Amino acid sequence: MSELTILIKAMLRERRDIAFAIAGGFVAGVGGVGLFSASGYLISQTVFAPPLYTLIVLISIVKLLGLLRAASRYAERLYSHQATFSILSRLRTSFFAKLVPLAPSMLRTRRSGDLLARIVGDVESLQHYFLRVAYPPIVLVMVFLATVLFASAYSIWIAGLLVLGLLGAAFVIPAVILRGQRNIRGRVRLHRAALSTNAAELLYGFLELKVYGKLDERGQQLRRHSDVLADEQQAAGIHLLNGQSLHVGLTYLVTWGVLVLGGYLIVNDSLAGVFLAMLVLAAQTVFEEAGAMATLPSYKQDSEHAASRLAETVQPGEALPPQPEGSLSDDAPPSVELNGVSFQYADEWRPALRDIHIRMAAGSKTAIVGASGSGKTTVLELLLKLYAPAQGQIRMNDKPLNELHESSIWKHAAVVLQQGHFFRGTIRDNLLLDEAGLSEEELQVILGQAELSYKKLDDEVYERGENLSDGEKQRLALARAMAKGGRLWLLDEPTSSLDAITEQRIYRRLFKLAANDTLILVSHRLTGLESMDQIIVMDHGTVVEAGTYEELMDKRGYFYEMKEIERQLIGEAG
Ligand SMILES: Nc1ncnc2c1ncn2[C@@H]1O[C@H](COP(=O)(O)OP(=O)(O)OP(=O)(O)O)[C@@H](O)[C@H]1O
Repeated sequence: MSELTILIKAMLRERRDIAFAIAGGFVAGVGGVGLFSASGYLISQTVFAPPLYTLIVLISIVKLLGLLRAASRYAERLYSHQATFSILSRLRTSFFAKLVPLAPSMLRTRRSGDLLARIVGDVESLQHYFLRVAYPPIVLVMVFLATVLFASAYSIWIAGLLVLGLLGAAFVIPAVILRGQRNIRGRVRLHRAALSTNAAELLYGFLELKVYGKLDERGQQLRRHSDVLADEQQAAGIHLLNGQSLHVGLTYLVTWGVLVLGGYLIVNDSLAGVFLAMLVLAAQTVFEEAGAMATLPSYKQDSEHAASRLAETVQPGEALPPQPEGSLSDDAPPSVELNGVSFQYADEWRPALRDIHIRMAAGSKTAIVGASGSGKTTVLELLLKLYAPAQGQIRMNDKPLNELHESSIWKHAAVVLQQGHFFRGTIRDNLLLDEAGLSEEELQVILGQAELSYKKLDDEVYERGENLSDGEKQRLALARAMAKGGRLWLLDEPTSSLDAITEQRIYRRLFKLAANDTLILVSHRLTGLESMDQIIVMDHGTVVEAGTYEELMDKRGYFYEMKEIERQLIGEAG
């Protein structure tokens, strides 16, 4: 329930607005009861043809109470919503701060459609906790007590009947509603999650599903999920309406009870007849004010469920340790060293890296090659501190990575990931993810260096770069890294979709740009590696060979064989 604790803390920080909202709600409630009681009394008094000034006073009181009720209701709404939005914004910020360090591991293991819908929906449902759960009962009890006190001045029996009615409205009806709703609400949540997951998969996999002829099948599946959800939502709505009807039933029962009891008391001379209409209308109004109690259980359950799911999403077990203060020096390329590093992804049965030893001197150029799945990308991910090694140590500039703040590494790194993300906007928006302060001309030159000179900075980029070819995406990602720059270049197969000639042209410029920087290039292709200071060959999570191009070729080992196979393939293709 840690999110509920955060919510309650956030509520306490808005105590001024909450106090005003409660005061407004109380005055509006009491004003409403007073308004209708005064009207009832006025109607009864007219029967006795009172003097004109009595009627004038009574009518003025009714008018004034009407005004007071409207003004205080406005104040209540204003302050309660002001408090709600502040609470919500505190909640979002606090949740987001907890989520950020978990994002790398979480987004890989959870279904994104479900996760996004859940997080947004859950945070939104927490707003109901204050508006519909926490503060209405306080106002209700205050208004009720005032009404009971008022009624007791005329008849202790009628006051007793109101108390009985209050117990029914505050405890019995919510308990009845809660009993039936547990299962219905659970099913709604389940089907909503299934619908959003399926909708996300259909949208992301639209092309594949179309090409493989599965679009109709998936579409029907989605429609079925949507129908089931609509049915469950209807059942939940009917259940809620039943609860509200029960409350209206109770209102009429108590109002009739007051009427009958009042009649009996009048016959027995225990109550003056002129007060009967006043007490009946007071009873009816106070129960109408209590209508929020019928929907309270549903909101309460929803908010508590949302809170526990949010707490579960950011459970501390998944969190990375707090970031240390150390940072890399600004003006020198870093040396990088991996000493006996092993790593295993969560829930995987075999390690992705085993006992890795690599040393890269400051300013050196290293290529990491090897079969698919051999752990090349994982090495880069560890260097970026997206994960921490299970064993061994990584050092940059002889400082252990776990003493360096992750943002200090990111600040110095120019990174191209295998599947970079592209945002909806323009080429310029996608080039400048940070405020690099480059002029339009400089940006256009960078586009040229990445062989994208035919693109204009204002050209549109669709969501996830849908209107760019794979090669264009890679070149834009390279241009983005060039625009950012850095003393440590981490490039994960940045040119795998490019033809060899374009690749060589871009590499020439890139290596010139990074001439004095440390550069690590993960590559499937083995051409163009002659100038590298070091080539690391990986297989099944281990380093099987390391050395310069000549050393590895002379050795006639794994790299040599890979190179021979590549030569034969190129020869055959030629
Ligand atoms: N997020 C992840 N969760 C679980 N296992 C993963 C994850 N990412 C990679 N792996 C596994 O770790 C191993 C190494 O993966 P990695 O991506 O480092 O290989 P790679 O050499 O870069 O492959 P490729 O050349 O195909 O990109 C693989 O067996 C892969 O299945």
